[in-house]
Amino acid sequence: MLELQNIKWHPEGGPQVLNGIDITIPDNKLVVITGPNGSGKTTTAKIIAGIEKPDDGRIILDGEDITDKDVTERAKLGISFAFQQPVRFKGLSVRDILTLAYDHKPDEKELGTVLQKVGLCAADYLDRELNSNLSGGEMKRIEIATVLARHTKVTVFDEPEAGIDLWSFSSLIDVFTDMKKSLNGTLVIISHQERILSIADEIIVVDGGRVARQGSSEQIMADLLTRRPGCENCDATECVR
Ligand SMILES: Nc1ncnc2c1ncn2[C@@H]1O[C@H](COP(=O)(O)OP(=O)(O)OP(=O)(O)O)[C@@H](O)[C@H]1O
Repeated sequence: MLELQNIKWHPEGGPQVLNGIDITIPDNKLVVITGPNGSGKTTTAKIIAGIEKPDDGRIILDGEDITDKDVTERAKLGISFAFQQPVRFKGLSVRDILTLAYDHKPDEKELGTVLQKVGLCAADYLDRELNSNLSGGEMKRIEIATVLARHTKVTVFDEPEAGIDLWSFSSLIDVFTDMKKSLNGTLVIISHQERILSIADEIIVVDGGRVARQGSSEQIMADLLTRRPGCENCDATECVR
């Protein structure tokens, strides 16, 4: 279980961005963090991965305080972060990046199976270079394949839908739905997309650097489709926000 307790953060010389984030992320669940633009979702993800250090508050993984651990130490503990725009590594092939992700030398069958899970054919992709010839959707799938190969405890995806066409988006949803069936760790997805929200076990709504709501997908979806975050206690008949 991953807990964020009263996390506060502001950039140097900038305004307060996180104002006391309290989140509990249970094991083996697909958790989606959503909320308005600029509400602090990516910053929260960076705090989980250790890319940013909180000014205040604690991060607890399976009972261990990991607040002071850096990105590398957290990666060793099984926390990984998939960027909004996957990083392209010129000179490395898909085979190289997947092989690096495993904790042993994978055979051809393993490599083929993991690519198949993300809808890519090994014969077409294993020896392709991770350069700009790969589309955004292909890069996203390869990145997800590396996450599957890594078997991490907590994986955070920042807006996996970003830059993806509708067709690829549909198959990405299938990939996440499949991953959910055999979850061996926790998936945290930051997203604005209704279809991703609808496959979540839990949804966390962040607004103004705080958690506005956390609950099951059914509980939160109904509310989100009718009200903006932060409007829960408002009785106005006309919305002015
Ligand atoms: N290093 C930084 N320096 C200055 N401001 C920052 C920095 N990092 C984040 N912010 C600001 O903090 C706020 C929250 O940013 P964040 O990226 O966490 O939002 P978000 O909820 O992920 O938004 P979006 O939905 O648009 O991706 C924004 O106003 C952003 O400009």
